[in-house]
Amino acid sequence: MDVLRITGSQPLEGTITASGAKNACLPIFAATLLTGETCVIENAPDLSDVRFMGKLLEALGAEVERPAPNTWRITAKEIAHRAPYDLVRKMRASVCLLGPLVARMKQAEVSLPGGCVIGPRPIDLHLKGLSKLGCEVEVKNGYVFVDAKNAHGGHVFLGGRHGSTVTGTANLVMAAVMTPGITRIESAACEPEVVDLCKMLLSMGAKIDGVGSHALTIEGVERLGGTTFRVINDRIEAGSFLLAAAMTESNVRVEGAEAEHLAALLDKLEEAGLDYSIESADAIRVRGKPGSLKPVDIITLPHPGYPTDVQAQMCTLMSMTPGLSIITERIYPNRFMHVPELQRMGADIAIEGASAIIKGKSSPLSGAPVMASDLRASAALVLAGLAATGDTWVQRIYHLDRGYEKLDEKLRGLGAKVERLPDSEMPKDEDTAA
Ligand SMILES: CC(=O)N[C@H]1[C@@H](OP(=O)(O)OP(=O)(O)OC[C@H]2O[C@@H](n3ccc(=O)[nH]c3=O)[C@H](O)[C@@H]2O)O[C@H](CO)[C@@H](O)[C@@H]1O
Ligand SMILES: C=C(OP(=O)(O)O)C(=O)O
Repeated sequence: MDVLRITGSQPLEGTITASGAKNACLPIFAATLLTGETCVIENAPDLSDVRFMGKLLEALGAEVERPAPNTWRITAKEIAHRAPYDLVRKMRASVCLLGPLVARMKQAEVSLPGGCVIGPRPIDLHLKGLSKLGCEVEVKNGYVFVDAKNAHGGHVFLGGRHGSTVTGTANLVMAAVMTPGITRIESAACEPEVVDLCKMLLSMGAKIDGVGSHALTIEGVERLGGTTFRVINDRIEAGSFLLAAAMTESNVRVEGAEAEHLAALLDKLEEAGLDYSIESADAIRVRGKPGSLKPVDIITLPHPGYPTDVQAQMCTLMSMTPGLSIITERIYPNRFMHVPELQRMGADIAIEGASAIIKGKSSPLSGAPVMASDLRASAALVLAGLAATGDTWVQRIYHLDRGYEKLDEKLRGLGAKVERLPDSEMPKDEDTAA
């Protein structure tokens, strides 16, 4: 297994580019099952999750080619309707297969995805939505069985305790685009990744009104055709880069950063006093200055609110910004696995309920061996390492590789000292003992 060694406190400078969005690409890959014609997906990030989704489609019978590292050609002429546990358990987003299988095959057997360290991730809203479309839905032996032969349009309210559901909306839209009749989805998620999926479906011939809003109206069509579609850039990756520049007090241009998709984060960065400018529709420059930031309070919310997927990285920034900051998680109340690791680097953070109470320090964090627990926690630790004094060793970076394309290489392009090494290179306790 590899680890990252980050030698911190190096000034960063230059341009860094966000890749295609994982959370747009995964449901878009699933949507290729809606047609027997070829779909070409461009700007797909080179990530383990995306390669894995490619394998899943292949296991279902699709012909999957990758003519270039970020381009995939998928033709799902004849497919099966069963996605087994062995494959599905490895990636939560494989639940997105449910909608296309219902629409195309009129039946689906998809294993329930496994648990997740960021908290419970039920799919009751996905299943409620399918029932409202006249599907017979049964959960048995760890699988969801859907019989959709009598499916029809319907009226679905997708609001849950924490707002709407992103992959639930994706599933329902994909199920409805080829289900006879009109489907109306209220309280639909409107994350940019959901919008991107809808645009892809429109390009295949789907009829969807209200794209980008919380109310979608879908008229089922008999068939969809192939398409060539470019995935949007990753707003979470871009946001992580903006935060990296802020915490290392560096002058960095982030490309693939669409201000329109980053409004809540940019608003908070402005409130914190960060000097940044929007240089074009997809490029933002940060001009970090020593000691210029003040603490801000954050509450994570569904889009267009502050995204939970950049909460951990903001915790890192606030832990090195003098003053008191409170970060509250409204999407995943237990998503604070990064906190004990940041504490090992010297951060002063207490968890109370769904909030992190952060006493930001004026002295830098200090490098330490730390353990990544999930994707965004890993990113938060890498960023902490960039700003800390000394060496930070981040273990279990397979989490990072799920969602950040070549992060170490990209950061080296800005002058960061980041090396990917076999874990046997990590210093043993006796080497580091004082
Ligand atoms: C692959 C992908 O796109 N992943 C993203 C997606 O996950 P995902 O689509 O799984 O997240 P959801 O939007 O479904 O979940 C939001 C909240 O609703 C709850 N809920 C969800 C579904 C349901 O049927 N019942 C229910 O109660 C969840 O437990 C959570 O508290 O959106 C999350 C919220 O922006 C992001 O953190 C993930 O990165
Ligand atoms: C939680 C995330 O992903 P997933 O839903 O694939 O676990 C994420 O992208 O931060």
